[in-house]
Amino acid sequence: MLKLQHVSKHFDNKAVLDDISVEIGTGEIVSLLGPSGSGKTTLLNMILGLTKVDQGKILFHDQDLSRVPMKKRGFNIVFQDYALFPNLNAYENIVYGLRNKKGAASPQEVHEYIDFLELQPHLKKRIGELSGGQKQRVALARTLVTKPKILLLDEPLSALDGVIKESIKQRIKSIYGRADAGQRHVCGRIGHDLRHFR
Ligand SMILES: Nc1ncnc2c1ncn2[C@@H]1O[C@H](COP(=O)(O)OP(=O)(O)OP(=O)(O)O)[C@@H](O)[C@H]1O
Repeated sequence: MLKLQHVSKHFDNKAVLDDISVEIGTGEIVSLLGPSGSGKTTLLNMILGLTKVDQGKILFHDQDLSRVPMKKRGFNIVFQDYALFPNLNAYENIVYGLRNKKGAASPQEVHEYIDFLELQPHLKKRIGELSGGQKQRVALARTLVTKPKILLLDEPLSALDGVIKESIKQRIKSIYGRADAGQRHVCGRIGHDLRHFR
């Protein structure tokens, strides 16, 4: 269970998020809706641990996360701008986060994700040689293989077209959208692509 209790955030003395409270249960898939600039990315970054909470609390299974650094939270995100490493090829990007990481995907599972995301033909390409949709799938693979306890998605499917978009949604739902999902959760921000998630 993830709980946000009266969470607020200011940038330059301007309130971006004001007194947000929400509870997200195990296996629940939640979409954040709001106009551009309303603080959706900021909220995801606060859950991830990248951005500090000014007021209020974020709790995961009743543990206050305020003193838990990002690396120890066990959550992961697909960033809106992918944040891939341009000096590494697609495969190196995908497995980058696996070094010394307990509970992450096995080599066989990594290859299942690569196949499912149709990335096999692109593994040796540098990031600059990939299309927008290919980059987005690499970013998804890189995050999914770490098997995060909470999967945060910041407009993760916006560069993808119909068939693959649908199959990725179904796959994410099958991993994360169940009460027995091994205490995994997903929080997505909606953009154009998660509105049919539920
Ligand atoms: N590090 C920062 N420093 C100052 N202001 C920031 C910072 N990060 C975000 N903001 C501001 O906070 C507000 C919310 O930004 P955020 O990116 O969370 O919105 P969003 O809802 O995700 O927007 P979009 O849908 O356009 O991606 C914006 O006005 C933005 O300029």
